[in-house]
Amino acid sequence: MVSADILERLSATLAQRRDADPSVSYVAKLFHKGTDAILKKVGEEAVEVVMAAKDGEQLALVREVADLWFHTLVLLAHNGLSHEDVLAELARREGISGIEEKASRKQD
Ligand SMILES: N=c1c2ncn([C@@H]3O[C@H](COP(=O)(O)OP(=O)(O)OP(=O)(O)O)[C@@H](O)[C@H]3O)c2ncn1[C@@H]1O[C@H](COP(=O)(O)O)[C@@H](O)[C@H]1O
Repeated sequence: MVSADILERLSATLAQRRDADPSVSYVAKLFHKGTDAILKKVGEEAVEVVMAAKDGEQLALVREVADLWFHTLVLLAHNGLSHEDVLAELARREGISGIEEKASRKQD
């Protein structure tokens, strides 16, 4: 089984890319282009996930979800956040029932 440590390593790499030369790194180039370019990639990858799911190709679906996860991690890093913030939110939700979750969301 692949370890979730990949998220830790990827997160560290993304942080390093903030100061990297945009000409030699895909991520550094995306950071350099800014928020709109990152959001465009997230939107494109989300659409590709939907198309892969509709096609019923499991390998394609996994690859497109990996692209989507990757680009959302770039988006989080660009906003000073990481996978840890999302995991903390999921853990918070695990501790409350569906009814409480709905009430909590309404208050946000
Ligand atoms: N996990 C990924 C990863 N997943 C997808 N991609 C890139 O995301 C892009 C996906 O976009 P598309 O499928 O639309 O392909 P494309 O047409 O080439 O994309 P565009 O150039 O049009 O944006 C491709 O260029 C992929 O190479 C990734 N690029 C990098 N990583 C990780 O990020 C690390 C740092 O990458 P660099 O910054 O390139 O060193 C790497 O070591 C990897 O671990």
